Amino acid sequence: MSDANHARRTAVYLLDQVLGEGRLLAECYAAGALEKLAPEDRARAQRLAAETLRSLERADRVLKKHLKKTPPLTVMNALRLGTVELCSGGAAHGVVNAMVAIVSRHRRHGQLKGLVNAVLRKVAEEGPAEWAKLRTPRLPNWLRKPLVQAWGAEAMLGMEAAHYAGAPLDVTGKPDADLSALGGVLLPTGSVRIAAAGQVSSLPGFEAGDWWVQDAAAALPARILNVQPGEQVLELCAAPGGKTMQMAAAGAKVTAVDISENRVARLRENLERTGLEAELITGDALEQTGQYDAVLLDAPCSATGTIRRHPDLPQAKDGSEFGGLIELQAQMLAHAWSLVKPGGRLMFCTCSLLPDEGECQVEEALDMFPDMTADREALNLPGVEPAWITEEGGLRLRPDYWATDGGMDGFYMALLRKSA
Ligand SMILES: C[S@@+](CC[C@H](N)C(=O)[O-])C[C@H]1O[C@@H](n2cnc3c(N)ncnc32)[C@H](O)[C@@H]1O
Repeated sequence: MSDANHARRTAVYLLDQVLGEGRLLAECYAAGALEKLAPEDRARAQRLAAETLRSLERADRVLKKHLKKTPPLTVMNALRLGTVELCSGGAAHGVVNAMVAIVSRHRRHGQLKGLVNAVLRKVAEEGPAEWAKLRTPRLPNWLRKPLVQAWGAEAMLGMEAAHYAGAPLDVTGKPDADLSALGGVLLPTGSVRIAAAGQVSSLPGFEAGDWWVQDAAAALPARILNVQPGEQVLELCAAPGGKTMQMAAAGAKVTAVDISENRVARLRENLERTGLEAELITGDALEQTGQYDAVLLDAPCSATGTIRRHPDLPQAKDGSEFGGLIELQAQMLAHAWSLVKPGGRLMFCTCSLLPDEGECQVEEALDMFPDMTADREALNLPGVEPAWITEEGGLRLRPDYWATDGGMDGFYMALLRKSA
């Protein structure tokens, strides 16, 4: 049976994990955080946690004047969640009572229920009018600084607006599938965009495997690589398989590698649902051998291009992983290049907004490998602005692009050709 307070309690737990332990929401879900909830409460807990993280700066501003000192984290998170609900149209009585009930059950901080009651009552009175006047939430400085340096202050504000707006649902269809029953909009790059999708698995064509969820930006690397029927293709870092399915659907013989057993299991499920075929390898990209017509490397990265859909990321992380990731990407790019046949091609991509994980990697690879050239022509696709093509010959996508049509994830990609 659905229980809104169970969903709220879980949302507070999720906020404690992200803001207190530095864990990503996906890690909490994989560890079973939603297991005891009814399906509709799962979706509700996820939505409440995501909305609160997206609006954290606003919630803290509204709460600041009602708090003499910051309460313990879990109480603060209950206040934040209550504030977000109250300021986005939640009924005062229901929200305040729910948050008081949640805090009163807490073993150590139950006595703070009076504070929660008093503060949220004030927020219910004054918060909603204040909310709309507050600025769009900004990224934390550890991430904002390098991004302002890379793209400028104005672009940063556009990206923050896109992060706050969240993402629509984009799907990629099999080449012969009729997706009209989805009621979405066909984007110029070929993806179908659905504004208010609801539960993905109940959408028409999901069970039949006619399509899969994939952001419009994430669908471009495989479109640009443009594999042909019968080509031998290697995908490194492939799970959960959006790009594998695109290439298998195009008729290529795809070998897909990923180091994570759980994620390979998801890739297998995705292939089964869509009836597509690929050879799957659970293993390290750096240990693969062979020679392929085409290689696609979707390297592990900061994932800073996906903040629209993962508002936990800037709050859980602090940038300390950047150095290791940048080094790993360089190693992977060099290794992937050794697996490309003479005359073949490599698609290098990352879902990052940091040039160190995109433009700089390709610039360095072009310097290092005399037989490598970046194919600019291949980037001329409908829906892709010529201004998005970079100096070294890659494609830079940002969440503030297509601003009035629902945006796109941040991504970088380059098609690298090997001389014959
Ligand atoms: C950006 S995700 C890949 C998304 C995927 N290409 C898609 O389109 O659905 C990066 C992946 O790299 C994998 N990974 C990380 N280190 C790896 C390694 N050393 N070898 C192979 N895969 C690795 C992760 O498990 C993760 O699934």
